[in-house]
Amino acid sequence: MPGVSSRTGLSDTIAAIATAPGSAGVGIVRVSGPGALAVADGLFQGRRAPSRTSGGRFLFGSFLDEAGEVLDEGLCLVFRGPHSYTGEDVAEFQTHGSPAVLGRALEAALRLGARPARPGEFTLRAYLHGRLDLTQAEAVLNLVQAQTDAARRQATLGLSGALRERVGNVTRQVTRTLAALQALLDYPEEGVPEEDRAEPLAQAEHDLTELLRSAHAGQVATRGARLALIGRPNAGKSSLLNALLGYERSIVTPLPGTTRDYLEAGLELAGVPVTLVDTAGIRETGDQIEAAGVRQAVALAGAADLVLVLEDGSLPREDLGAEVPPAGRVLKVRTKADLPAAWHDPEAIAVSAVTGQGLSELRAAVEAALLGDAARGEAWLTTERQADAARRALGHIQAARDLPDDLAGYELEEALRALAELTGQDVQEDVVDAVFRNFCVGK
Ligand SMILES: Nc1nc2c(c(=O)[nH]1)N(C=O)[C@@H](CNc1ccc(C(=O)N[C@@H](CCC(=O)O)C(=O)O)cc1)CN2
Ligand SMILES: Nc1nc2c(ncn2[C@@H]2O[C@H](COP(=O)(O)OP(=O)(O)OP(=O)(O)O)[C@@H](O)[C@H]2O)c(=O)[nH]1
Ligand SMILES: [Mg+2]
Repeated sequence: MPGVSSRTGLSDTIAAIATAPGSAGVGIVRVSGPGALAVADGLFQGRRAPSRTSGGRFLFGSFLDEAGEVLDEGLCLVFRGPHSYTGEDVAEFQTHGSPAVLGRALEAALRLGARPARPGEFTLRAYLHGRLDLTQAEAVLNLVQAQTDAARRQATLGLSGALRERVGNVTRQVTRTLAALQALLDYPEEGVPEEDRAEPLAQAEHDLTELLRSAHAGQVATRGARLALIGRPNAGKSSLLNALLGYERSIVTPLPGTTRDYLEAGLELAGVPVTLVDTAGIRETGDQIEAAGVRQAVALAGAADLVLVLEDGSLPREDLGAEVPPAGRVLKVRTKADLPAAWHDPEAIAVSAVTGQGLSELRAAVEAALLGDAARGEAWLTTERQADAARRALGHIQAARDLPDDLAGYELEEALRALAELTGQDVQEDVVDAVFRNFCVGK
């Protein structure tokens, strides 16, 4: 079991509203910890006292405040540790979903001895009780925040333990190599066969490389991507943005320099939440406002996950006159493909905002650039924390490969440490705190 942090002692009973703020059909107050069933007995009155009910049951009855006034009627769910989400005794109160009812029910739970839960504290407890590893806890966070199907799919996979398993396979191979090296040190005359030393290590390196290939896609699928459209004035940036969106979001005129301030619009592409950013046309200008817009355009391109560099296909090509981001983050686009082409470039995708020509090709190219060749259907690395630990593990494995047997062991132990950090088996308290800080209260 991971070390229990002093600030997050497990002897408290915690309570929070688990459902979103605002009115809804049903709302939930959740209580977890050693006193959860006592809180339930004080707050809920039904045919039977919650503390006298076996786990996995629900009761119908009334919620009462300390004066005995009925706050609402609803359900009380009883879970007995370790058979609950957190692994502790849990009571859930399912009320009518009004902020007034939920507020009073929470207040009553606090009066009965619970304290307000911190962000992510229910899931933190599930982790501390070994019911989830850190990759699964991060998947819960991603699942709660998922806005698109790609995000949901990755989070569900992670929650199922699929990522933990991929990491576990690597750990097993490294452990096997380490055991072989140990045997060699203990019985040097026997020697270690290749299949015990080099092969598992090569397999670990291969699996980890494959896993790291998914890191970009995993983060893009989870938190979305920013896509900046840049180019010279009149290149057709605003028109293309509108065409991709399917509505007139950005002003289009025949005058160069129409877009000055940047604007953003969201859409979903291959299940990925994408923010399109329209920018001012890049050119030398004496107009202070426009010049500020141009500087902004260059900065926005620098900060985007992917940049579409648009060039008017009906006019002779001219240099953009600005720093373009590195090739891996750029797609070249030849616009106005409905007009006679003034130039050709096999690398540029030809599109027309007027006829819609080339738009599906462009979408496919964007999808490929964002998700790359990460294996579909597999669990991906979805956070920078995970990617960082995986990178360090790979570095140590690669270092071990090229070292003599007696020195390789140290690197492999470091690799195991990084892998244990990835899954949260061996991790600093501040790293755990950072993961759970991002949760909402009630999760
Ligand atoms: N009302 C409600 N809905 C919810 C949750 C919840 O806590 N409450 N969840 C949470 O946020 C998610 C479900 N996660 C859960 C995971 C495990 C257990 C649980 O009690 N597991 C026990 C018993 C299993 C069984 O009866 O078969 C166990 O694993 O031992 C409950 C919820 C989504 N929906
Ligand atoms: N024929 C044709 N004209 C287009 C196409 N796309 C844009 N245009 C025209 O090109 C002109 C400029 O289009 P915009 O979309 O405003 O260009 P922009 O790059 O946003 O320009 P600035 O905001 O000034 O930087 C307008 O007159 C559009 O109608 C296209 O695909 N085909
Ligand atoms: Mg524009």
